[in-house]
Amino acid sequence: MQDDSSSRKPIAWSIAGSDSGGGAGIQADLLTFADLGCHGCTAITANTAQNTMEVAAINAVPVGVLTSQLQALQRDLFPAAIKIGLLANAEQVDTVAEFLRALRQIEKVPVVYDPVAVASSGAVLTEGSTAEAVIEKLLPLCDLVTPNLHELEWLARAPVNSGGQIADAAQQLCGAGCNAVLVTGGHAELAAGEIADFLWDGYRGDWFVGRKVSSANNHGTGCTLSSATAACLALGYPLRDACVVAKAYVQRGLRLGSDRMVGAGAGPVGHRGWPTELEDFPEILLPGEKRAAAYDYLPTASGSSFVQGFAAPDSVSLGLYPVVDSVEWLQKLAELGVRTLQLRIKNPGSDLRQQIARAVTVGEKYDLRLFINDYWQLAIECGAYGVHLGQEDLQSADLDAIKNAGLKLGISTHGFYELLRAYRYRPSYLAIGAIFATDTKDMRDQLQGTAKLARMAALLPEYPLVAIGGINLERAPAVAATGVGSIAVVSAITKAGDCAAAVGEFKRILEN
Ligand SMILES: Cc1ncc(COP(=O)(O)OP(=O)(O)O)c(N)n1
Ligand SMILES: Cc1nc(C(=O)O)sc1CCOP(=O)(O)O
Ligand SMILES: [Mg+2]
Repeated sequence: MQDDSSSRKPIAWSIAGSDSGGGAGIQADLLTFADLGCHGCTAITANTAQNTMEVAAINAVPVGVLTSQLQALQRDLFPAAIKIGLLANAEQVDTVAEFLRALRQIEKVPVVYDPVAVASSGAVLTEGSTAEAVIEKLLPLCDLVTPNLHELEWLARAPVNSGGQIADAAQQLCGAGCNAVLVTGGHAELAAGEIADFLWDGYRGDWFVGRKVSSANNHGTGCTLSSATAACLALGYPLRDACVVAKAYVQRGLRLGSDRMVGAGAGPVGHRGWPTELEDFPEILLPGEKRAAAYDYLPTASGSSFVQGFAAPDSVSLGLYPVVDSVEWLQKLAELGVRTLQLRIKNPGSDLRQQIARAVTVGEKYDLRLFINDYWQLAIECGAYGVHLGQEDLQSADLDAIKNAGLKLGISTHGFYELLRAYRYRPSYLAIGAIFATDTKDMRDQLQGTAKLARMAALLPEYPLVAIGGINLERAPAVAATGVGSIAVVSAITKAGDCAAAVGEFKRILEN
């Protein structure tokens, strides 16, 4: 992925207004792009006259001036993602929409639109007919739209007062043609002390819940959130990962920038570098937990109840973790001194229960940390050490039963969003994959790379983390350097010419 393999910075464009006060618009976007590792380019739509107290003038640029900026950028600095902010009138909306339509025929560049229409101060920033032009011409070209509550009402043409109404209005906007909507919750506090954003991606809704930070320096949070999302998309992150990292970036800016006074009014949100601390990342609300009621976020009929806190393994570092498909492999690897192992049978025969029971016996004999993949009921019945579940399994497995039986639980994750979501359950370990391409399983759309793995691992330095996917002896040192305490492998062990030598070398790398 871009984030790992290229030394060139991805290019992100901001098509937005200049804020002479330096807190929002183009100025906030450029600081954000730079902080998150992108080269920022700009096409200015308006030269606003602002300070921390007021919006004195908008000063829209003529569409010819806007077009010449866009064309110059297209000729030499083709974008990996585009953020759009203030469009001052319907003519500008038409111009940008027409330009994007042509650009996206060359390459489908992700577009994030922050529908800046009303400043936090209440100042109206666009001319009257802009909303119609946006809905008809621009939304169908957007991958993500990031309204705050006022802007959601402006576009949905309806008052929005509750979690349910936010979800309905977001779906309505998606119906107008954009791929996804992230409603920012800075203007509402649906649960005391919490500021939550709602993401609708056309299929599924998610609440990202952050702690409320009381800060006078909150000017530019909407611009910063949308440009941070665009930056993460430019880095190659999938939408949900981009949204949670962007929210964490804003949260960090609010937290660390809260005491730096600039001007006499609302000062700019801080731009304080890549979010490295878990406290800035949102909690992913899970259906079935009590607090979800405040957001009208109801459990699905098939969903299991929310359970947290699974038994901790005896070490944060689980070491070399081969994933194998037979009891014979377990026995062989146990004899070579491997302590963490998984039985992963993908084509079970009629003797599945017997195999799991035999595996458990081997596990007890060698004092293994032995995880059974998928078959959590049989794992409980056979008294296994632990089970490993994928994201989809979390909807159907009886987590209560697994916890009450005292089994350890490992959960697969693929990116920031899934990591944060799985962490809510406080499982025994969290697996992160696929780090590299692999022939063992089709993970093409979920490759993380070591740079992103390191950023995820930094959030949970004291937690048992396992890296998996395409890891071999050559790549293992770079994976171990990210701070994960365990490396899970299939083919690097099962297809090794000399299995004992491979085990020894992996152990040496991990112990170093
Ligand atoms: C350690 C570890 N990490 C991830 C996986 C993948 O599990 P899952 O997502 O359940 O997919 P399948 O293995 O069932 O194909 C794993 N098995 N082990
Ligand atoms: C089973 C599996 N799960 C993955 C995930 O990312 O969840 S990657 C993977 C395959 C790991 O095999 P190998 O070591 O041969 O690449
Ligand atoms: Mg599985």
